[in-house]
Amino acid sequence: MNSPAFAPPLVAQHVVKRYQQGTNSIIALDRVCLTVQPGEFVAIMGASGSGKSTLLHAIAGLIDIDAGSVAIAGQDLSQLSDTALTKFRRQNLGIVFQAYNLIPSLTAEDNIRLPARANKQLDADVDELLMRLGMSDRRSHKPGALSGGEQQRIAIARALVCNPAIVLADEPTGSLDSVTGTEICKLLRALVDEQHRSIVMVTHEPRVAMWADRICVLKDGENLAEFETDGRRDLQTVASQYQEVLV
Ligand SMILES: Nc1ncnc2c1ncn2[C@@H]1O[C@H](COP(=O)(O)OP(=O)(O)OP(=O)(O)O)[C@@H](O)[C@H]1O
Repeated sequence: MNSPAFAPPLVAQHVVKRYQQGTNSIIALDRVCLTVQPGEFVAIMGASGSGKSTLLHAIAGLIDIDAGSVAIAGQDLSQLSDTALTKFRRQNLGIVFQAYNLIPSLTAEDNIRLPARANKQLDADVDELLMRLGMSDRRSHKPGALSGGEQQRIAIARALVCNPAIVLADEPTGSLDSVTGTEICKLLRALVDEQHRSIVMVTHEPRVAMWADRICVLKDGENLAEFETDGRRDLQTVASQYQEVLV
């Protein structure tokens, strides 16, 4: 095992997750593996029910897994108590949801500051983040006074404020029109290219996945295939590669 200082941001090995529904046991993840290197942008794709969100929740330590392991920056999540896991998650994982999940009564700036305050990172550079995400002039607005794209920018800033080892994004453009969705994709891409961030993003749309470096396809809870995008952001190429692995 690598020492934590040099460990990849994410190593998920042979992850199994079962859900019990009455007498039925559903295998949502069946020995799924995923490693993400520093500065890598990985998209997880697959049909509805293939296990994408379950995998993201397992990586985030939001659900218990039945077998396998998830290590973030070298830390095996199963070794942490609930309290330690909550703290570790706050310090090492940034999570972006489709529905933004901002607190309506707080300004954009205070929403961003919230995880930093919980971590006692009082020196967090919120001004820089607001500027980087083009939101400086919206800092005093509450979420209800922001567009969907602006709310998602604030949610991304909130995910970055504690300088996490990895950012997890669950359908981050799912509530946005395609133009705004592309702006968010370009922003995520820039965070990887310019700041060497590591991102895992769940999406079912090739036009979103094409912004990643690598696409990992799940089918029925298993790793089906993986392919690299060639950096040209060519939708037709990515869409046809995705279709090819599905048939
Ligand atoms: N809390 C739960 N209880 C029971 N079964 C669940 C639960 N969550 C997910 N599942 C099942 O696990 C499987 C994987 O679900 P998951 O939500 O991870 O798929 P997905 O690929 O993210 O789907 P979608 O694209 O529709 O969001 C599905 O069969 C789903 O019905």
